[in-house]
Amino acid sequence: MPHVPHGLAMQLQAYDPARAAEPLPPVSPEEWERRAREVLADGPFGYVAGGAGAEDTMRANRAAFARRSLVPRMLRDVSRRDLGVELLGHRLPAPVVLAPIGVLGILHAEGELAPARAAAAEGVPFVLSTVSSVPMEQVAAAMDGVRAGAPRWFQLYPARSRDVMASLVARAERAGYTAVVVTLDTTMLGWRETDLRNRYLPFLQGQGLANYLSDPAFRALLPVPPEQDPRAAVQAFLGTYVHPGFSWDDLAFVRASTRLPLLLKGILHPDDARRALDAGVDGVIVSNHGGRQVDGAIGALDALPAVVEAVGTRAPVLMDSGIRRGADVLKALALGARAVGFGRPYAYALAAAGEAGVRHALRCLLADLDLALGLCGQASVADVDASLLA
Ligand SMILES: Cc1cc2nc3c(=O)[nH]c(=O)nc-3n(C[C@H](O)[C@H](O)[C@H](O)COP(=O)(O)O)c2cc1C
Ligand SMILES: CCCCCCC(=O)C(=O)O
Repeated sequence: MPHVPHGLAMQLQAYDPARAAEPLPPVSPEEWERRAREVLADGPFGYVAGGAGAEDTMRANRAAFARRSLVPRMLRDVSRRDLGVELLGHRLPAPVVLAPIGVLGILHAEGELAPARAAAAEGVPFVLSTVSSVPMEQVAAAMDGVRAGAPRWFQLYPARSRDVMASLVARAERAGYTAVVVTLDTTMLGWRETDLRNRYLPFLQGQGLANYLSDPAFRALLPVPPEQDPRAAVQAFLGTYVHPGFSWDDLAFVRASTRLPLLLKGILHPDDARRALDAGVDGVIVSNHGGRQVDGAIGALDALPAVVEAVGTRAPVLMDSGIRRGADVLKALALGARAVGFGRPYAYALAAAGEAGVRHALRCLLADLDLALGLCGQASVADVDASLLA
């Protein structure tokens, strides 16, 4: 298992006088966002940065972290620290995954290949979106090039065509993805005012369709190959992607279509979490999609405790939406999350500095987490619980 960067080592690197002439890459998510703003056109930048409606839920995500405080404990030996966690039968170097972010080709020429390689180098799972710019097999091969069997999960968007869903999942299994994450909160696109104002939706230009266009079951739905009629392919994609009818019955179909662990992303209500477990899923991800879907929805961290209570010891609960720094990860763990999804900050780092940027942003998060853990008097993330919170 790769060694997680020690917080102190990252600090010494930054403070090293011998490297004073080298430009220091951003060390905060806000700096990455500013850099991304400088290099991206309004459309792609707004697509990443924007949320639904008045963006109240985006703010609620951060407010939920700000409302909670850590209470550090002293005089405990924290000279050896362990960020590792057990998740779905695997030991991970840290309680962090790169959250699925679609259509990364709008941010960087390498698209998903760059963050996938960065994640592989750190041993952190990369969750590949259904709507990626690069087919899943190429992403898997790029990860294996860095580290054979580097951890990767496939995120599945519900589709009206069960054949397409089954085919995507079967391809993911063959390409070595070790879990399937079904995202439930985006069966239609939320009301995203920034994108509407910018008249920007990359899928309409055919971006983000690599998995679909390379899929035999999807291609079978088309009257002519997408190479001959790309616009018809986009229409067919929208026709199958938008699926407000997706139900527990459809989920049972997905469950039956794979032996891989299945996680449901977008759970906010404890009753949905209970039902998910009854339906045979292996984990839930508390998320409001970074405030991009239902404006006015509960902040993800606020939703976490009730879901954790409902799930109990039956399965791991993960969360995303608002994770920016090490202390955020600790707060989520203290409220019962097993791991968290890191989202927008890595997308900004990708736009500004490609693979190296994503890797650095990830290492900064882990270094910050390592220091926050130790300074709170905890030697292991596995021991973090609610007693760490005020
Ligand atoms: C530009 C963008 C695209 C996203 N695409 C997907 C996607 O394809 N599938 C998915 O499940 N979630 C997607 N998400 C949601 C993320 O997985 C995650 O829930 C969200 O980014 C968390 O919020 P945060 O980044 O503000 O922390 C996307 C988020 C952003 C910002
Ligand atoms: C019409 C396809 C929409 C995919 C949505 C990608 C995503 O999750 C997001 O933008 O958020």
